[in-house]
Amino acid sequence: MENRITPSSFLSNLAQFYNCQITWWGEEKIYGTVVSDDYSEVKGLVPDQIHLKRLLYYRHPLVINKGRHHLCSDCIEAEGCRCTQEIFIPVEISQKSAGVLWRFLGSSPVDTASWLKSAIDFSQIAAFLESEQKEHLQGEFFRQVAEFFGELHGEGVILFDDQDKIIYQNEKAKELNLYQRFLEYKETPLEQNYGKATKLNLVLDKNNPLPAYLRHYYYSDRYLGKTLMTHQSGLKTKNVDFLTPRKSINFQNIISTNPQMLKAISTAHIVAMTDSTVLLRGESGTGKEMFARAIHKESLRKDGPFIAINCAAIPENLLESELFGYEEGSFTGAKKGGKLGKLELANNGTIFLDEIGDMPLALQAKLLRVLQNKNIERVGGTKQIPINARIITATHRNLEEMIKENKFREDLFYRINVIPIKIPPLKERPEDIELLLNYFIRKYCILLNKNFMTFTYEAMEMLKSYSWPGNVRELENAVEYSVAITKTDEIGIENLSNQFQSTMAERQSLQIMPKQTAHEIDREQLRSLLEQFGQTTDGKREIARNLGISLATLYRWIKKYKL
Ligand SMILES: Nc1ncnc2c1ncn2[C@@H]1O[C@H](COP(=O)(O)OP(=O)(O)OP(=O)(O)O)[C@@H](O)[C@H]1O
Repeated sequence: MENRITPSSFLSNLAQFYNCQITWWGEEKIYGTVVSDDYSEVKGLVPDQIHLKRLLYYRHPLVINKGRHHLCSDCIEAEGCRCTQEIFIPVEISQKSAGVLWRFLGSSPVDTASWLKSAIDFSQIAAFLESEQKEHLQGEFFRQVAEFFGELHGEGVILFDDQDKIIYQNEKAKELNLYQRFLEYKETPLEQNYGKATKLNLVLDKNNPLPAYLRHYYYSDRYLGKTLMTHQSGLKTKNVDFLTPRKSINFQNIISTNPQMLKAISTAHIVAMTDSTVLLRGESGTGKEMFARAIHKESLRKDGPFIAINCAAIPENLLESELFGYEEGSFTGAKKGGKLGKLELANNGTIFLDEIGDMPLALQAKLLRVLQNKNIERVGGTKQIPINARIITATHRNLEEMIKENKFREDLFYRINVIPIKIPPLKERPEDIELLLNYFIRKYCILLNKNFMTFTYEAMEMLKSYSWPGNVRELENAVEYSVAITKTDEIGIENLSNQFQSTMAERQSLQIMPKQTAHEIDREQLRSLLEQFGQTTDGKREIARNLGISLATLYRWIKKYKL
């Protein structure tokens, strides 16, 4: 389609805007490298494909400071390397590598953090466009970019089409009366300027200037429209959580590649549209509440309330009135006018009963009646109040065992267990650990306004071999802690929280550190490894990784053994 903007055309605009080099890669080959006009430092430096492949192994953004990153110690190109810092942001489409944003830096100082944050998020937009909106038209594309950009930087944004008609303006632009100020602008003629932005000194009021940038967009040579964006904050990135936009959870926020998890997500997705009662089962911290929220968000009740109540966290004597509400004067201390219960509050929405296994037996009977009759009676009341709430329950307990011990009502179990969904603990889905670590590192670098960080190889290995009894919650907390206390771009073992330090001590005492096994390898073993993994750089890298040694050491051994 002629007027479709591809991610790569968009990225070339981005390269101009952020004054950098961007490399676009797909299907194992480099499609193109775009370099902004002013970016002279490393102009023409085409990334080496072996290097690219090696970086792509990480599947997450990396900031590599020359000589300080562990990748440099392995790098066969290290000696002739021309950059002081390299920023690498892979873009994945349907979990396949599709491209990278790649920035080499020479010696000039730049605001890496804000560049990175913007670039990462733009790359997500590009990926989104490619994957979901094959026939994306210019208006919608620009609208999304502008909305995103405005939110990212807290600036006013207006989009014009190729006929200079406004197709979108954000709230901030309206607030600043930006369009009017633009119409009043007379200083210099506004020529279409390929790639570069024109700076305009608009006037907010008598004493206040309103700097803004006007940028024209093209696809091939076709003029598509322009954006006008204020520049009040100097393009500092706002501290917003991009990962959970508008604070609502949907299924995309549940990160996993584990087949069982994907099955659970797909079941939840399918049943979301029905009104069936769902029972979520899984250990604490596995994401049961996230599932409940996502089901609500995808259901026809999404505009109604989502009310959560944790049956284990509320004292037994209060739980009943919390759930069912009470009438005025029903007990000492009852509020004047009575109080609505959570079930009533959830009317036309969803109620999430967390830790249902901890509900006292008497209340279980009362809840069963709600499920059967679809109405409630407040504490101290006599009236039957009709309730229209979807019920989602969750527990980490073995309800079948509890039934045998007469601690849970069998009839209630059958009522709530209409759609059971099991969420596996993290130790049963080791492939998710690295994925989640990278997801949360990005989240917390943004939230804590830090430069982008990565884990060192050793730290990553340690985190991957940990059993995570507290599941994703524990992992998220661990990442937050490490990001908060780390002052460099890399999180090493010394920056992990205490539980990992003790794991490390145990390992050392057991002498199973991978580096120690590495010394035991002889010529014959190395030869058979080379046969197994192959003589390619990737094969050797894999061997080095398995042995816990650097690639450089492996090359030394190969030389020494004359292999
Ligand atoms: N797959 C996931 N992807 C992203 N974040 C997750 C995932 N699973 C859990 N989390 C995060 O982990 C934390 C705990 O999740 P949640 O509260 O949903 O777990 P839970 O099973 O309901 O725990 P509990 O039973 O202790 O209430 C939350 O901060 C949530 O955002």
